[in-house]
Formats: sequence, structure tokens, C-alpha cells
Amino acid sequence: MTPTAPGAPETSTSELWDAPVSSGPLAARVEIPGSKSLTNRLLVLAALADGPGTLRGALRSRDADLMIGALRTLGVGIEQGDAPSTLHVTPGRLKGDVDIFTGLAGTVMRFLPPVAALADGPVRFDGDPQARVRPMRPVLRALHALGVGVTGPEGDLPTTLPFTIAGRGGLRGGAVDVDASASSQFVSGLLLAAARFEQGLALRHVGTTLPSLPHIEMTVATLRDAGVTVDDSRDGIWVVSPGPIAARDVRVEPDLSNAAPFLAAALVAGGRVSVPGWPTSTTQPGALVPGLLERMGGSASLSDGVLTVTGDSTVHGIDVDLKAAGELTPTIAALAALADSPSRLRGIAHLRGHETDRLAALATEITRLGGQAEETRDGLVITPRPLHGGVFRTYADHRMATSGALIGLRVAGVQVEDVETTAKTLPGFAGLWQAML
Ligand SMILES: O=C(O)C1=C[C@@H](OP(=O)(O)O)[C@@H](O)[C@H](O)C1
Ligand SMILES: C=C(OP(=O)(O)O)C(=O)O
Repeated sequence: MTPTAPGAPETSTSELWDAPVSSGPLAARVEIPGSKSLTNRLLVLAALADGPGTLRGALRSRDADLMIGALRTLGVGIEQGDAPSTLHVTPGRLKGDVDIFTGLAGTVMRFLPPVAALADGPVRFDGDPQARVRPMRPVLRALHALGVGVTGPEGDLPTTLPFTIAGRGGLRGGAVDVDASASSQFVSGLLLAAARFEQGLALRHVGTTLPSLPHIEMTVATLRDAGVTVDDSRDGIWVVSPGPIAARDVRVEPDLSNAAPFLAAALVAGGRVSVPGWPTSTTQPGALVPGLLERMGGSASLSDGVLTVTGDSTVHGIDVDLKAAGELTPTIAALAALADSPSRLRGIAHLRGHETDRLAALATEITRLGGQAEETRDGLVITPRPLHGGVFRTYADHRMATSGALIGLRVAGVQVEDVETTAKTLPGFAGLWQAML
């Protein structure tokens, strides 16, 4: 029997995708769609704004469409413009007595409960089976502490989906403590809605570690861009002043984390891969990708907004703390499995609460292909071994699928299970990947 990560669905072998092996050095330019994290933040802020606004270059993927669907359910008008990536958003009275489906999207399940507290009736949340094990307690506890009714199927304060938020048309706000050591999204979700609380919000993180700080900085930056006053001058404390959120016309940056496996392919296959639209400054944690790939043997350059990574098939191991950019782990782990020296990935215990337990999933799947990968308390140790083909299971995790594709670029016979799971943030991944070769 093949090992299965916790919460993983069984998938039939008919859903296997033969990962293509590169036939020579790459010379590719890959257009990456909009950032999931920016799209879903900007949608929430547009929904709470003081007038109609527009997103351009927005991501259209399962996670983004779940956010669009949920906001529409709450009474927000969202119309597609001249392209699917142009979205016109018209805020409205937030309606209660509705059901919101979160799929497996962390941004939907963590960003919308504070918005639901502003609705005029109960808002019921549920999601995919795998979503029902993702941590939710800190954000639900915080809302409860702020006076919001939160109930689960047992009636008491729930720790996961499903749950119901008793919207009462508004929220007083004030001071609250949140343990965000399992996910930065607990902080981001509360901050995004906080300007609409009567007293705003003073949020203090009380946990031992804080992952994904760039994503919290992204939240603060998008709030400030919309005219909201945020004081983040003290470590682990964010104070959002009450006030209007400005309606805007905004352009979404490409998703730099989704660019990572494509750029990493230049190291695995040799040659070069370019991604246009690379921002000169950004809060996306994908900004770390060029530096990480350089440490692992590639070289990176940014010219006229085009990021190019070149490689010669050499991949070096790395010892790195990925706490700030956990979502890059599946890409770095795949490279590490193909490297010429061992790697240690640290600071990422919270990945156990991602789409699947990513540490278990990566260790299991790399090992299944003949590699050596062990979980540590807060990460992975990967020792390169000769790899062979086989099924690479993905556990409903889009980044497991791209990780398998990267290994398959060099190792013949890798079959990625359910490659369509990439539609969570990058629909058409398989076609884009093939076109890169
Ligand atoms: O706020 C966001 O958009 C995200 C925050 C991070 O979550 P965690 O802090 O739970 O890792 C990241 O991994 C996720 O992909 C997106
Ligand atoms: C952790 C991730 O997603 P989510 O937004 O669902 O938490 C991810 O995309 O790597």
C-alpha cells in the first residue's frame, strides 16, 4: 500500500499526468497570471470600499473565483470587464443568512469571517474535506473575544470549518490577542476588515513564532494604499484606525510564487527562463526566488521588468529558513532532491496546516521516487539520491503538483497525480509547463 498524507483524498490512476522530461536547455518566456494573495486582498478591500472600484490583471483561478463567489453571495456586485482578469466591484449592504463555500482556499476561509461579522445575519462557512482540518481557531477566537457569535456543529467555539458567524450588521472592534504561529492569515484577515469596525482594531500577536511576515506586510501595504491608517511600528502589534476604505482602480502583479517552479526549471534543465512583469519592489514573498535560485546554482537578472534565470543543470543544496516564504518550499524541496549536496529547510512547521501536511507529503513523495527526505521538527532534511520514475501524489495540493513536474523534468517516468489541482492558483499549468520546453 502506498503511504497517504493526513486528509489526502484517494485518487484513481486515470488522473496521472506524465511529467515531460526536458530534451535540452530551455529558452522560454512565461507569462504568469496575477497574484492570488494580492487578488484576494484587493477583492476584499474593494468589497468594503466607499464606492465602486476595479481590479486589472486579477487572477482567475479556483481560489480567486471562490472569493468572487463568496463576496457576491454576501451582496457585493462583481462584474467581469473587457477581460476575465478585469473585475468591476460594487460594494453593497452585506447580506446575512447565506452560505459561503471556501474550497481549500486559506485566503477565503481566513479573510471572510471578519467580513461576515459585518453582515446583517448568520453566515455559514464550509469547504473541501481537506479544508476541514486547516487551523481556524485563532481567528474565530479573536472574533468571539470581540463579541461576535461563532458556533460550530457542536454549538461551542469551533476550531475548524464548518462554522457559523452571527453577523449583526457591525462590530465595535477594539483590542484583541491572536496566536498567529500557525498562519499569518489570521492576522491578515482581521486587519483587512478592521477599518470598518467602529473602533478599528489593535491586534497583538501572542505566539512563539510568526510565519509569512511578508504576507502581513502585503496586507498593511494594500490597506495603506486604500487610505487606511495602520500603525505597525511595534513588532507583533498592528493598530488599524477606523475609517473609509478608498475605492480604487488597481493593477495586480503577477504571482511570483507561481513563477518559482518555472524559473527553477532553468536550473534543472539548463538554459534560461524569463518572466515578464516582475515588479521592482513588492511585498510578495516570491521576491526571494531570484536570490534562492542563485544560492542553488543559477544566476538571475532583472532588466526592463523581465526576470531571467539561467542555469547549466547544476543544482546545489541549500540550508535555508523559509519561514517568511513557506509557499516556496515545494519548489525548493524539488530542487533539493535533484541537487549535488544535502539541503536543510527550516522554519516551516506551519506547513503542516497548509493544503495538506506539506512536510509529510514532500518527504513521502520524494522518498517514493528513491530520494531521501526526512521531516524535522520545523522542516525537512533532503539528501540527494539517484531518483527513478513513479507516481508523485499531490494530496489536493497545487504546489505538490508543480514540485512533481520539476522533478519530472530530469527524472524519466514521473507521473503527477491530479495535475489539475494546480487550478487552485494557476489554471492551465500543464500547458504552460509543456510550452516552456
Ligand atoms: O496571506 C496570504 O495570501 C498567504 C499567506 C501564507 O499563509 P501562511 O501564513 O498560512 O503560510 C501563504 O503561505 C499563503 O499561500 C498565502
Ligand atoms: C498555503 C497556500 O495557500 P492558502 O492561501 O490556501 O493558504 C499556498 O498557496 O501555498
